[in-house]
Amino acid sequence: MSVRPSSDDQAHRAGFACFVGRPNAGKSTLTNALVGTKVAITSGRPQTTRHTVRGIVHRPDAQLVLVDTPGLHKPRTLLGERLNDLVRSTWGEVDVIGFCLPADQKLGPGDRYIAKELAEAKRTPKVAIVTKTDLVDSKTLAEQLIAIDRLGAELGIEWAQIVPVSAVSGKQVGLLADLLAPLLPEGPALYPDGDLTDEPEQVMVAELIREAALEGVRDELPHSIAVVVEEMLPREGRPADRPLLDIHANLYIERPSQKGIIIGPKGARLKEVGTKSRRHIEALLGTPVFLDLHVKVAKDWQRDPKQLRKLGF
Ligand SMILES: Nc1nc2c(ncn2[C@@H]2O[C@H](COP(=O)(O)OP(=O)(O)OP(=O)(O)O)[C@@H](O)[C@H]2O)c(=O)[nH]1
Repeated sequence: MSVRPSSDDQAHRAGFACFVGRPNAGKSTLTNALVGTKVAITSGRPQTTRHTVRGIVHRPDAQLVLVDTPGLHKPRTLLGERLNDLVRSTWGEVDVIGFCLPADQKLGPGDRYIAKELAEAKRTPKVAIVTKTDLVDSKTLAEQLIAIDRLGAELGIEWAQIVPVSAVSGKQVGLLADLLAPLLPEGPALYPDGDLTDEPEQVMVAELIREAALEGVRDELPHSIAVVVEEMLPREGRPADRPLLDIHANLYIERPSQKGIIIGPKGARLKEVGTKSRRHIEALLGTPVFLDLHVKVAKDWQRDPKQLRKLGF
C-alpha cells in the first residue's frame, strides 16, 4: 500500500473527497469529526464542483473539501439507473473516495454492491475506512481489515490505504486526514479559510432535511421536494450546559397526492425523516436540536417563478 508519489513534498495540495458507504456507515459523523469545530459550510455549488460541500478541512499543507454524492441504490427503474450514473460520474470527478465500512458489522451485500461499483471507478484513488472502531475489540477489527483487504483483491480494487477510525472517540481521525492529504493534487486552497454567516447554515440544514425526505422515494418524487428553514433559535431558559436549538422547517411538495408518500402510514415516514435529519443537523451544528417539521403543498412550485423565489431557487 502506498500513496501517490509527490513531486515536491512541501507543495500545498487541495482537492475533493467524498465518503461513500451504506446508510449508517458513519459518513456524516466522520465528516464532522474531520472538519472539527471549525465547520466551514458553503451553501451554493461553487464553480469548482457541482456537488454540495459538506465541510472543509483546512491544514497548513492541504485543503480537503468533502463533498456529498447522492447515495447509490440498487436500481429498480430507469430513473434509478440514471441516478446511479450520476453517482459514478461524481466518483470520476473527485480526487479521492473514502469507502466507509462499520467495524461492528460484517461486510454484507450492500457493501459488496457499492464495492463492485467502486471497482469501475478505476482512476480515482480509494481509501477503505473502517468506522466505529470504538465498538469492537481488536480481534474483530483485525478480521474486518482482512475481510476488506480480501474484498479489494477479489474485485480488483487497489486500496490506497485501509484505515480504522473512530469518529466518536476521535481515534485516528487525524491520521485519516494525514493519509488523504497526499492523495490530493498539488494546488492552492480552493476556498478561503473560515468566515461564514448563518445563512448558509440554514441552507445546509434545509438540504439535510431534503436529503432525508428523499431517501427511498427518490424515484417517485425526484425533484418535487423543497425545504425552507423558517427559523433557528436557541430555546430560552435552558441551562448553559444543556442548550437546545429550535428549528422550524417546512417541507414543500407539489401536489396534495404526494403528501401520503412523504408522511407515510400514521406519519411514520415523516417521523423517520425528522429523526434522521435531526441526527445529521446535530452532528453538523454540534448542539441538540428540536426539529419541528411541517409538510405543505406549494402547487406546481417548480413551474411558478414566484414560488421558486420564495423557496430560495
Ligand atoms: N460508537 C460510534 N458510533 C458512531 C461512530 N460514527 C458514527 N456513529 C453512529 O452511527 C450512526 C450513523 O452515523 P452517521 O454518521 O449518521 O452515518 P451515515 O453514514 O452518515 O448515515 P446515512 O446518512 O444514513 O447514510 C449514528 O447513530 C452515529 O452516532 C463512531 O465512530 N462510533
